[in-house]
Amino acid sequence: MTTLLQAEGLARRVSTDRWLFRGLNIALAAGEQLALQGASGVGKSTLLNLLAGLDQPDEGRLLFEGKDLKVMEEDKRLHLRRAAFGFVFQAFHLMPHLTALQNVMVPCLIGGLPIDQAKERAQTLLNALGLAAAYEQFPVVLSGGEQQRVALARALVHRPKIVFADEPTGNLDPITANLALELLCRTCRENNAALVMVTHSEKAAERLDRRLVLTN
Ligand SMILES: Nc1ncnc2c1ncn2[C@@H]1O[C@H](COP(=O)(O)OP(=O)(O)OP(=O)(O)O)[C@@H](O)[C@H]1O
Repeated sequence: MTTLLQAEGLARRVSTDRWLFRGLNIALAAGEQLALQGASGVGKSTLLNLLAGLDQPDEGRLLFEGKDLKVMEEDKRLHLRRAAFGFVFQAFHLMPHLTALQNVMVPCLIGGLPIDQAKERAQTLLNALGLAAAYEQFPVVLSGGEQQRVALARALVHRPKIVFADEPTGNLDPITANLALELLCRTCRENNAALVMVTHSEKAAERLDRRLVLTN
């Protein structure tokens, strides 16, 4: 199996004498699904952000398809992140001036997909997530759970090689959470996309291939 994402000796220091983690090695193959678990405040979101290249580690390096993200030119890194990465943040980060449908279409349009294809893909995902009636709604009128599902659709729509998700079902009732998780895992498997998911749910973690439990 080829390694898609490799973290070597990753460390995050939060004060002079406090490290959240240090010397962390992770290798993730294409299509592999990893759950990040551990108590609140242990550093899961911090690690996810480092793995996604959204933040720089205090030590160590991150390779994507064998290339060190840090030494990559900025425009190449940006292009890679847009094309190959999908994100579901805890705070959703939807664009307030765009409708739900437009928000989901954005990654496809940035990637150069024709507008009708982007629309079709976005609609298919929104429908699967029970949001067929919300296409034209702006984020401000959507509930937390609805926004979270729009964010999930946006993370998958451009068929990234890897999806980073921070508690992607945290705001959903058990039935909707199950539906969203099912869609996330299935879509990643269909596209041979890797998945790194922070979760407090044992049931959610059990669906994935591997788990990494952070402790103090
Ligand atoms: N740059 C930083 N400077 C200082 N402290 C930080 C920094 N980044 C993270 N921390 C601290 O590190 C700890 C881990 O935070 P993080 O959000 O990664 O935890 P978590 O495991 O995801 O928690 P939760 O499950 O509650 O979301 C927290 O105490 C946070 O305040």
